[in-house]
Amino acid sequence: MIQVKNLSVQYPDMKAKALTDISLSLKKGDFVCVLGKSGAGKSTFIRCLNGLQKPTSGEIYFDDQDISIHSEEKLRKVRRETGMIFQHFSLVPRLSVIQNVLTGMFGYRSSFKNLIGWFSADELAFAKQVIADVGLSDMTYRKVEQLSGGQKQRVGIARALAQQPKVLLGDEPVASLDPGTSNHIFTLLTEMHERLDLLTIINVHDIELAKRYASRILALKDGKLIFDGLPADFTDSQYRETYTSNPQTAFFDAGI
Ligand SMILES: Nc1ncnc2c1ncn2[C@@H]1O[C@H](COP(=O)(O)OP(=O)(O)OP(=O)(O)O)[C@@H](O)[C@H]1O
Repeated sequence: MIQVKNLSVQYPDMKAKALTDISLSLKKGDFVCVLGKSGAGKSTFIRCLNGLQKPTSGEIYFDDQDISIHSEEKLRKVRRETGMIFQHFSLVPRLSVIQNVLTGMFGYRSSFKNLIGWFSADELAFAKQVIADVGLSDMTYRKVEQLSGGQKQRVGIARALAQQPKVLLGDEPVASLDPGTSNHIFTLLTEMHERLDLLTIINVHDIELAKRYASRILALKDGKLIFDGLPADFTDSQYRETYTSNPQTAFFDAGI
């Protein structure tokens, strides 16, 4: 479904590459957790997959379409078919749950309908259905600013599902949540992943969550892919390698 070939990203004014020569295939049904310490390149990788970040070199194929060649038409299709959830939710706080969820459908509608905020009965029914799927039916008309962090992330997931995505991407979606709520969110993500037969790719810091929920783990270190395999094969020594600093950068990692 997604093929990444020799992907490298170098930001301007940065000596080292954020990603170096990453090659892999991601297929429908994979529930992938991407591990790596801060600055390892996890967000850059996720952003490349939905076309938010342009590769410096290499190619990314989404359903056999090369999206590293940034044509607006291709990117629109990829973004429509890729739901995204974020650490800080990226919702509109003063709008209601259903208003936020309806924005997930914007990619399928005309700009005029989006501008005037008109939705058909079928669209409203579908939005209510995905809100029910994430367990928030009784909060459908409540303002998002009145919700807890876990509830906000459920709205984030409902908005992503309203897109009817093929791929679900998460950039540290539980980093702001307590351990119990993080587990609930991952349980929900697993249910949606299975029910909708998605490709799910989630950046996460918590190795326990990755081992419990992922079918496949990727580990990045200094922009390089150092592990790609089953959670059971991600050993303590691989964990140490992923999270231990190189002697050259340890100084900075320690905040000195
Ligand atoms: N817009 C940018 N401009 C310049 N450098 C950037 C930019 N975004 C990220 N970087 C650099 O690229 C490297 C990888 O960053 P990235 O955000 O992908 O890492 P990460 O693993 O997601 O980190 P974290 O877990 O802290 O979010 C880091 O060295 C970072 O400083």
